[in-house]
Amino acid sequence: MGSRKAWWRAFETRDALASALAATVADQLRAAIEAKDGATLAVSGGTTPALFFDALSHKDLDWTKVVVTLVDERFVPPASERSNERLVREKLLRNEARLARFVGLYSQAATVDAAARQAEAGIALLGPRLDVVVLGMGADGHTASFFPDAPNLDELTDPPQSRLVMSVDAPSGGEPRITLTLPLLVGAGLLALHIEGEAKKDVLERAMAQAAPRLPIARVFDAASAPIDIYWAP
Ligand SMILES: O=C(O)[C@H](O)[C@@H](O)[C@H](O)[C@H](O)COP(=O)(O)O
Repeated sequence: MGSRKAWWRAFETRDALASALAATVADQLRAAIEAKDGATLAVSGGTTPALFFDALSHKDLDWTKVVVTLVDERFVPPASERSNERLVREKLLRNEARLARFVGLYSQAATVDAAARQAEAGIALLGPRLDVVVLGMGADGHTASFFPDAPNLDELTDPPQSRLVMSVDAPSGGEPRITLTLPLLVGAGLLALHIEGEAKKDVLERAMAQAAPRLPIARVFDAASAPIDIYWAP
């Protein structure tokens, strides 16, 4: 705990990053399938993952044994342009990866909290540990839906938190959200952080240099027991 170690993997282009990250993730999924006949992968939404999703969707592995889920989701139906489920269905669950099973976080519940509890029941069935988690990061240092202004940020990022999935209603997040909590994310067999551009690199370097983990992304590094793989391209 508290090692704040990382492997920086810097690439000249975003395409090169996408193919390297896809190769690593595919290898990890194959290893999990080999070891226990099934694999789980949690991916982030937003704009960054599209090239990576495309590269991964072409990987040759037994996708029928892979469950794909989300690190976090906006509380909007899958038809919305803002839906991470929509992004994953359109960009990742195609080509070879069309055979994967998808477990989403959104449901048409009356409240975002009820939807989070429903999502938690589905996530709990995936087992105590995810095989692969790929995080993104915003320029404000948020990751997953751990926004700096989330009223429940301390709960979401509490290392002994027993909840696997929680709702978040942060002013900077736009709509309310549903997110996996910190212990589930940092317990993954492979934890990668995918960021692009100089601005995010600066934010991350500053976050990692902080003595106290103020920015949400720094809390992830502090809680991770193994070094996090940072995939970066300009
Ligand atoms: O649904 C989401 O918004 C995310 O999962 C979120 O944590 C994302 O990874 C960052 O906001 C980075 O987003 P961009 O890739 O769009 O910069």
